[in-house]
Amino acid sequence: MRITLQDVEYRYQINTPFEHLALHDVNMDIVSGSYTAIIGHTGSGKSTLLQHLNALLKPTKGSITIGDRTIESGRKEKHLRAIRRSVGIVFQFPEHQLFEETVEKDICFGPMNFGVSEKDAKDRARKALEQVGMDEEILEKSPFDLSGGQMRRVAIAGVLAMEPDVLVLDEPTAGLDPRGRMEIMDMFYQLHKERGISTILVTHSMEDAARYADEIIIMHQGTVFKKGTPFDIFSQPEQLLELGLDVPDTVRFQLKLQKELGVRFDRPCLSIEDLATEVKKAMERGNR
Ligand SMILES: Nc1ncnc2c1ncn2[C@@H]1O[C@H](COP(=O)(O)OP(=O)(O)OP(=O)(O)O)[C@@H](O)[C@H]1O
Repeated sequence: MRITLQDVEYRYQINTPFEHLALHDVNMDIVSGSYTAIIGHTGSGKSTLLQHLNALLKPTKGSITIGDRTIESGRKEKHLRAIRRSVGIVFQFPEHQLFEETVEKDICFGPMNFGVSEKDAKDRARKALEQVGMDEEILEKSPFDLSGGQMRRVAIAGVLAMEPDVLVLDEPTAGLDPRGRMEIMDMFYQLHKERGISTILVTHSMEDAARYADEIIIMHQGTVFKKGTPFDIFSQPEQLLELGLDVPDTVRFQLKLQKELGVRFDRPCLSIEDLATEVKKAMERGNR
């Protein structure tokens, strides 16, 4: 499902003394089946932007087209439910939204709210639990008896049970340990590859952006500063550092070698394996 934003502006508390321009002149085209990472400083507008992607917020100017439906400022939109069904958002700390007595009821809540029968919702709950790598024997447990990591997975299963075409992930691994982070990120990537789910990841992790995304969008002061492949984006690491953003550790290491030992690289390395190969080549060239 394709998502296009045209000249989007968003002002919080418009026409009040507290009015605040959070997004302006935002243009982007997220093609069907792609994996996009959105990065940017705190306050650059990432969360505001992602709430537009399933019409939780409507632009105060401009328009957003989600699949075959367009949301325009100042126009009443009748199809918000359909949009919300097809674009699933995993918010930061999604486990805070668990509320039912059992895991099964919690996962079934979303689908049943959108008209899926109880039987089908239960089938979906089993499938979604499997997708997040959990055993169905926890279906009867209270979500509040689970560990933090398990609660996170159950909350994600609740979003997957809606069978969305697009998944929007807002720092989905915040607060998890490195292993838990990697497992969750790999799980989303597998879903993206196997089921063709368009995935939009808001992250502060340059490693994740470099590893998973086809395209990276940098937000800065409420608008798109730059977009490109991870390779394009990390080809100019100084620009990112000047913006106060980070770069992957591999690129940081390249910069250090370049600065302190004069080692020249032709391109950014986005994995350890790639870095090892390029360091070896540079040493063979003898240009240190
Ligand atoms: N409810 C609100 N009312 C008024 N201003 C808001 C509101 N929510 C966010 N803002 C402001 O809008 C701007 C964009 O905020 P937003 O939360 O979208 O940024 P962000 O890039 O997601 O930041 P973070 O990385 O910290 O989540 C900021 O200046 C913020 O202070």
